[in-house]
Amino acid sequence: MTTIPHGYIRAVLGPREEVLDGILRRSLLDDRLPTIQVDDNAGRVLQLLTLLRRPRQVLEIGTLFGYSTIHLARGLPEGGRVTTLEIDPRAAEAARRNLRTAGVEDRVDIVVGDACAYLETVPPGSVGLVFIDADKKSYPDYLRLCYPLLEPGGVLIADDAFAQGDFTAERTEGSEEDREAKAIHRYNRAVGRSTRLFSAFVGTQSGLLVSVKE
Ligand SMILES: C[S@@+](CC[C@H](N)C(=O)[O-])C[C@H]1O[C@@H](n2cnc3c(N)ncnc32)[C@H](O)[C@@H]1O
Repeated sequence: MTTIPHGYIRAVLGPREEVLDGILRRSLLDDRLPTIQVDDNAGRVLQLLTLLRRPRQVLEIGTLFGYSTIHLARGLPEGGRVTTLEIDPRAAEAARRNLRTAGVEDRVDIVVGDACAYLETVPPGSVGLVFIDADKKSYPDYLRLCYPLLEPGGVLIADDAFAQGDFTAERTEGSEEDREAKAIHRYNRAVGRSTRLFSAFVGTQSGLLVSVKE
């Protein structure tokens, strides 16, 4: 598979904004949070899909330090909101600071705790766009819980859809990576089989699987 070099993306679409560069430096170098945020092009795809769908309510599962959240919030229409779910209070605190730095804190609610417990409290049909990017083994659960929350025409996006390039099942049976890859493939197949979702892969670094609810 051909992967597009970051340098080419930047040369064509422009360099990363200074404010985003500062947020990455502070979060990765000073806070030492893990480098598992979406890549810049995936961030652009999230912003683009939000701009196209114009959701009143976005739900994000897995905030980390808020890098993807910033892109989602930037794509919102007037009055739209992002609710983002994060289990790690330290990451949530960094996200709060970063959202402020990016000037989008007034459009975002951060909920600290386990995503599944929160998802069970959300009214059905009330969400215009869902972005799934938390623990991989829970992807099938996130699909089960999020599908009813989406309004008709709502958009469902999952990150890491390429399962770190693991398409061949050449991994140690029963390992952590094995269980994560299996859960992602289970999610991908369930979405792909659904007659109520229309889906396509988007070739970002980790792969997005984007679906629309009919
Ligand atoms: C890949 S990172 C999210 C990256 C972020 N979406 C971005 O691109 O900037 C996954 C995050 O999900 C969080 N997480 C893991 N399990 C969770 C759960 N059960 N509920 C809520 N958040 C969870 C982790 O703490 C981690 O910060």
